[in-house]
Amino acid sequence: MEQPPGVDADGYRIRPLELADLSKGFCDLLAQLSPSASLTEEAFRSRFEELAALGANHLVLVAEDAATGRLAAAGAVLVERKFIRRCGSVGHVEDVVVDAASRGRGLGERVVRRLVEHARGRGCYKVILNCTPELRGFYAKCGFVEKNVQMGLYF
Ligand SMILES: CC(=O)SCCNC(=O)CCNC(=O)[C@H](O)C(C)(C)COP(=O)(O)OP(=O)(O)OC[C@H]1O[C@@H](n2cnc3c(N)ncnc32)[C@H](O)[C@@H]1OP(=O)(O)O
Repeated sequence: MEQPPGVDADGYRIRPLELADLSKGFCDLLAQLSPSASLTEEAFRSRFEELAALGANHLVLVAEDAATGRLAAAGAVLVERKFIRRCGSVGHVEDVVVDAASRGRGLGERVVRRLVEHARGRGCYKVILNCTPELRGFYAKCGFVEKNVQMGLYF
């Protein structure tokens, strides 16, 4: 079926997060990443504006089901400005999630590839991320290779 401009063959529109997305299931998606309470409109707006102030150095992408208006996936990339590598930049991919009902159709890979493209377009010399061992295969499909060790210190 022919889709409107910006909508892929599966009927998803991948685009930057908008304020209206709070009512399109953004919190339901985030809850599939990590147990988290729903955000109030005020908390969402405040964080949205804080991130918007970072301009193209922080991008949250969502995939909207063009037929229902609900969000089916999300992911973010942060561009870190460094002194090393001649003041180079590194992209950090974070919080990639596809709604359980939309998995296995290539949507996660499409979102990750768009985030990587964004980082590359901002001049990053690499893109990195942390994930569980079970996700090695998924990120390998997205073009990533295993490198180094992840360490964490939680408060
Ligand atoms: C940096 C981070 O954010 S890590 C956190 C990642 N997010 C989560 O764990 C949240 C829960 N999981 C999810 O949301 C989804 O399962 C995701 C995002 C991991 C994958 O999304 P999907 O849309 O289902 O993946 P998609 O269909 O694009 O898969 C692309 C390819 O990777 C493969 N793949 C997907 N998941 C896995 C997996 N867990 N292990 C191995 N291969 C996988 C698929 O089979 C597919 O391969 P193919 O092209 O040969 O068919």
